[in-house]
Amino acid sequence: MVRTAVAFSPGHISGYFRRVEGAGPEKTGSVGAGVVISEGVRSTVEPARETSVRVVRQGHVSAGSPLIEYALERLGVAARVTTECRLPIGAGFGLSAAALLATLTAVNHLFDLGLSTEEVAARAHEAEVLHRTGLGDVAASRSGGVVCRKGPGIHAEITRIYPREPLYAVSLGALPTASVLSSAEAMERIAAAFPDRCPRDLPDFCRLSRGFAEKSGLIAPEVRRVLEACDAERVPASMTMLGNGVFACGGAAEQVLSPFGEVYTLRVARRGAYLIEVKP
Ligand SMILES: Nc1ncnc2c1ncn2[C@@H]1O[C@H](COP(=O)(O)OP(=O)(O)O)[C@@H](O)[C@H]1O
Ligand SMILES: CC(C)(COP(=O)(O)O)[C@@H](O)C(=O)O
Repeated sequence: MVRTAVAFSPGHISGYFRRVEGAGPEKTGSVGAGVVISEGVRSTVEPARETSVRVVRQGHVSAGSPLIEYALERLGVAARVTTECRLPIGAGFGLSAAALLATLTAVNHLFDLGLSTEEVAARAHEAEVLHRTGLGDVAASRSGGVVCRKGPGIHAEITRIYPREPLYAVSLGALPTASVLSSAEAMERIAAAFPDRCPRDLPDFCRLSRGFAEKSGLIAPEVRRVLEACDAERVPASMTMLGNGVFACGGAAEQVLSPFGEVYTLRVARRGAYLIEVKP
């Protein structure tokens, strides 16, 4: 029987952020706030002569993930990797970071690399920053909660609160993170829109995020239509950063979002990436 390791990492919806440029990827990242969510990525790995990645979502399989291939090469290992997720990729659910954290957690155990969880996160963060697929998602998804990141990278001070009520989200499509992070103009608008405080609770998080989204200039017309429907019913809502999607909180949110697509009911995650099993 082939030795196999399986791990899971929660995703993360960023509500507002500001890029922080440091000397090297370790000190580069973002400050901001988001919600670590119960949905994420499950990764199954087994040793192989060459690395290959299969990405499975709703019965659809695609091949390759430059991000994961890079991270495994840096570790000097080769594995057959299968990632599985329910949420859409590239839609602002932090799945690139979750895929990295889940895969590296599994690989660490599969090959007995002896990396600490901090070292696993450092390598995932480096891959994210270099590929421009995220800035703060790895730091957030190392643990659970509604997070407020006060510095860049995985060693920064982060506060976490754990509300029990769910968050609801719909996706209207992808918004490649790299396209926004590579635009100097977008980065300037984003920096100017940043609300300089942490959220008190989930509704406060939604409101602070909405103020940021409005000022950032990132709201596409189809996202605007969903936000207007939420406003009409007084449902606090904002845009998933960075994706063409909306998250909303409160009892009425599910019904208001449902005409616009599949509504995901998301719990605030209680913990970060973890190993599920190693066999045999
Ligand atoms: N579940 C996954 N499995 C493997 N690679 C993934 C996964 N999710 C994202 N990625 C990688 O990250 C890239 C998308 O990054 P990004 O736009 O930041 O997505 P997200 O908003 O979901 O984090 C994909 O092209 C892919 O290379
Ligand atoms: C907003 C983003 C830069 C990207 O998030 P995603 O598109 O989910 O990968 C995030 O990493 C952050 O720093 O807050």
